[in-house]
Parts: sequence; C-alpha cells; structure tokens
Amino acid sequence: METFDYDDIQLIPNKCVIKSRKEADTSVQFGPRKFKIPVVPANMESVINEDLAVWLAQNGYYYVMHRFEPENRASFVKRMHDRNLFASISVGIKDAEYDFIDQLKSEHLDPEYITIDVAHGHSDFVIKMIQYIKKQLPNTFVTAGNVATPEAVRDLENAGADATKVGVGPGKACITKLKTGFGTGGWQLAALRLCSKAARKPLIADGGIRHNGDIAKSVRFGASMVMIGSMLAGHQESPGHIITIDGKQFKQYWGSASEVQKGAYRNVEGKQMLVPFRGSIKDTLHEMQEDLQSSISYAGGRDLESITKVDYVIVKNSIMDGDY
Ligand SMILES: NC(=O)C1=CN([C@@H]2O[C@H](COP(=O)(O)OP(=O)(O)OC[C@H]3O[C@@H](n4cnc5c(N)ncnc54)[C@H](OP(=O)(O)O)[C@@H]3O)[C@@H](O)[C@H]2O)C=CC1
Ligand SMILES: Nc1nc2c(ncn2[C@@H]2O[C@H](COP(=O)(O)O)[C@@H](O)[C@H]2O)c(=O)[nH]1
Repeated sequence: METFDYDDIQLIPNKCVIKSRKEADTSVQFGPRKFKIPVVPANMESVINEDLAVWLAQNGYYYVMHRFEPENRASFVKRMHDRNLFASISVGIKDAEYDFIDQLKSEHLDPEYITIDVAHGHSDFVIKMIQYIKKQLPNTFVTAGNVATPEAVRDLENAGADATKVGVGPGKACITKLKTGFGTGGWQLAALRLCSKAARKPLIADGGIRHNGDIAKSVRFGASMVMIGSMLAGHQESPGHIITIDGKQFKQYWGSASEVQKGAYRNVEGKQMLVPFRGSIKDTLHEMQEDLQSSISYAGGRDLESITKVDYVIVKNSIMDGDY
C-alpha cells in the first residue's frame, strides 16, 4: 500500500483560466446547506462553544457543536432555531444518547445535522446509533465517525450515514498511536485516498491539518469537508484561556480524550497543549478562503471540483516545518 501524508505531496499546477483569484468559488454543498469554504472547526470543547457556533452559522460556515455538555444540547438546538440558524450537534453511543434522540423527536427539535463522535467509529454500536437516528429523525443529516478504512466507510454508509469522518489518531492533541499502536497518524492523507475509493457519500477529513494548503490536498484526495482542531483553537473566540509566557500569547488546546476533558485518567488518548494566539478566527478563515482560491487557480479551474482532478507527486517530507 502506498502511504504518504500531507507534507509528502505536492499538487501539480494546470493552466489558469481565471483573471483574478477572486473569481474562484470555494463554496461547498454539504448536506442540506451550502457553505463558504470546506472547513469546519473540530467538535471539541477547546475549539467551539455556542457563541462561536452562532457566529459561524450567521456567516456562512459549517460548524459542529461538541457533545461535552450533554444536558445543554436540546436547548442549544432550540436556541439556534429561535435565531433562525441551523443546528448541528454531536452525540456519542452510550445508552443515554438514545433517550436524548427520543427527546429531540418528542420535542420536535430536529437538528439539521448530527455527528456521531466516537474514537473508533467502525463499530456495531455506531451502526446501531446511525440506524436509530435515521429512524427517529429521518430529515437530519447524519455524519458518523471516526474511521480509517474503506470497509468502515462502506459499513457506515450502508447503515444510513449521510457522511463519514475519516481520521483515527492524526490529531495534534492525539496520543492514540502511542497508547494503542493504531491509527492513521503519519499516513492520514493516504487513508483518506483509500476511503474515498469506497465512498459514495461525502467524506470529512479529520485531523492532521498543519498548513492552509493541506485543505486543498484533502479536497484532492476525496474530502468534501475538512475538520480542523489545533489550527483553529488559538483565536480570541476560542474557548481556551489565554496564557502569556515570556511576552508571547498562547491558548489552551486539549484533546477530547484527554484527562482534562474526561476529569479522570481512564482510557486517556489525548493531551493538553498550548497553541499560539492568532487573533480573530474571522481573519484566519478569510485567509483559508483566499489560499483555497489560489489553489483553485493553480488547479486550472473555477471551483473546488477542479482540485479533485489535478496530478500530484510524492516527495517525501518536501515541506519542512522551518518553512513557516
Ligand atoms: N479521531 C481520533 O483519532 C480520536 C478522537 N477521540 C475523541 O475523544 C472523544 C472521546 O472518545 P471516545 O473514547 O470514543 O468516547 P466515549 O467515552 O464516548 O466512548 C465511546 C463508547 O465506545 C466504547 N468503546 C469501545 N471500544 C472503544 C475504543 N477503542 N475507543 C473508544 N471507545 C470505545 C466506550 O466504552 P468504554 O469507554 O467502556 O471502552 C464507550 O461506550 C471523542 O470526542 C472522540 O472523537 C478520541 C480518540 C481518538
Ligand atoms: N486521538 C485523539 N484524537 C483527538 C482527541 N481530541 C480530538 N481528537 C481528534 O483530533 C482532531 C483535530 O485534529 P488537529 O490535528 O486538527 O488538531 C479532532 O477533530 C478529533 O478527531 C483526543 O483526545 N485524542
């Protein structure tokens, strides 16, 4: 099997057909809605909160609220709908989650999007949850994950998932590969490519994005949407506290399976770290859009579709950290 990751790939330019990068259309249809860019902040407590979810929904971006304040989720859906915004929430697979789905149904609080968010998504219990949500809330767009293989994509799609999230262990705050020996850490982009061969529905590439150009690479290898944690955790709108060390500002970023998140050292597969403070998320998302517009122009097209066709070369470790 050919393995490679983001830093090992360079996309090859085609003749440009647009006069200005401003003409390049970065929008993406994902489920029932169209979004400005194929980027979604990770559904982690250190990346998204309600204020940010509202801002993202109001400004044409996709978001997925995390599931770590379970008792707030029904009222969150209600508040989003009262504001005429779409609701996009996360669930797990424990027994109480079935009661929560029943509550949403009985209170007519159908969210537009639900993401089933567990570490090992290729599981009978994820399949059972997909089937339950689709039965109780048939109009909700269900994303299931996380997975690492084409077989998993097939199984979750066959169970009724509308999209699948790919990435086991490539995240910046992740220690899954060290603690368990498993995952797509170090070959996430190749895993995405393999999964895309099997997928008949959209894929979300989740984890391992370190540069804006990795978004275009994800699109090239089959992603409809790209989930980003560490690169979006360091903003003034991000939930973590600002910490100043030697005059430099940072924000806290912690894994959803970290001791900090779990409140106990049990099945820990994540860590807490500091990420550089980056100002407003508005500017970072705008820069991502501009860079993606450049990517589309290099691809020789006018929209994201053009990136999916470009040739590429594998140049192992061609991009050094020192370049940035
Ligand atoms: N994308 C990634 O690479 C990873 C992401 N995460 C994130 O961390 C958070 C916590 O995840 P998770 O541990 O799934 O949360 P949960 O505690 O919600 O676990 C999910 C359920 O699956 C069971 N389970 C069985 N085998 C596994 C397994 N190998 N890994 C995880 N659960 C298993 C758990 O039972 P029991 O606890 O009794 O085993 C539990 O009932 C999620 O937000 C997830 O996205 C975590 C690790 C990797
Ligand atoms: N193995 C773990 N993975 C985790 C944990 N918390 C979140 N995640 C995954 O990471 C991505 C974000 O990756 P990044 O490279 O952009 O920072 C996130 O969407 C989850 O899938 C964890 O504790 N352990």
